[in-house]
Amino acid sequence: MHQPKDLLHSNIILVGMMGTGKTTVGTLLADLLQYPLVDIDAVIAESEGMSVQDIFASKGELYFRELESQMLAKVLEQKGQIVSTGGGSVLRDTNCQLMTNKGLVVCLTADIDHIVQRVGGDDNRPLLAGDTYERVSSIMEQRKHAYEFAHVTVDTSLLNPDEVATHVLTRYRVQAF
Ligand SMILES: Nc1ncnc2c1ncn2[C@@H]1O[C@H](COP(=O)(O)OP(=O)(O)O)[C@@H](O)[C@H]1O
Ligand SMILES: O=C(O)C1=C[C@@H](OP(=O)(O)O)[C@@H](O)[C@H](O)C1
Ligand SMILES: [Mg+2]
Repeated sequence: MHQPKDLLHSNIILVGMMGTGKTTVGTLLADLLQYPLVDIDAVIAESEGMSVQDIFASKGELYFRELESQMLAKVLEQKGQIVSTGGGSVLRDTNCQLMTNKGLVVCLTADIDHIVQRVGGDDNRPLLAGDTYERVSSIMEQRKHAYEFAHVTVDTSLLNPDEVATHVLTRYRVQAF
């Protein structure tokens, strides 16, 4: 599997299903490593002047996916960052190839009950509108192989965010040195 040569000065890129903690853990990792944090959803929302939810509602998913690919490519021109992606960034092979070339790709996972518990009641995820359990289950099934390209996988089900960040950091150091 391809990995950047100078991993130590490269990016840590978090991928994974919605609710696995990419945004939360990204913030903690950025603090621990004193690296800048880039959350692709936040960058998109800022550039469009509206929430991800509103972009989906007013412009559609395809428009969002185009922006997501563009922002990812732009952000990954830089090194030394923690990059939290949105869970659907892996739906395009070109995005996955780019990520594997530009950093250590860490996939966060969690079992369905923990994901539903974490995202239930949060209406900021347009793809989860309706019966949350059914929606998460269906999307997990659709994407069951989509995250396999990651260099490292961390199951967050039984860990708190600090413990997840520590695990990721340990794996990063093992790979980088
Ligand atoms: N390891 C964890 N244990 C418990 N709750 C978590 C954990 N990681 C994240 N959360 C909570 O789950 C919700 C979704 O987390 P978030 O970081 O937005 O996930 P993502 O960016 O992967 O969709 C937030 O309310 C967050 O506080
Ligand atoms: O999995 C997805 O398709 C999506 C995940 C979301 O980000 P999080 O994974 O950070 O929730 C956000 O990009 C959008 O709602 C679509
Ligand atoms: Mg997020």
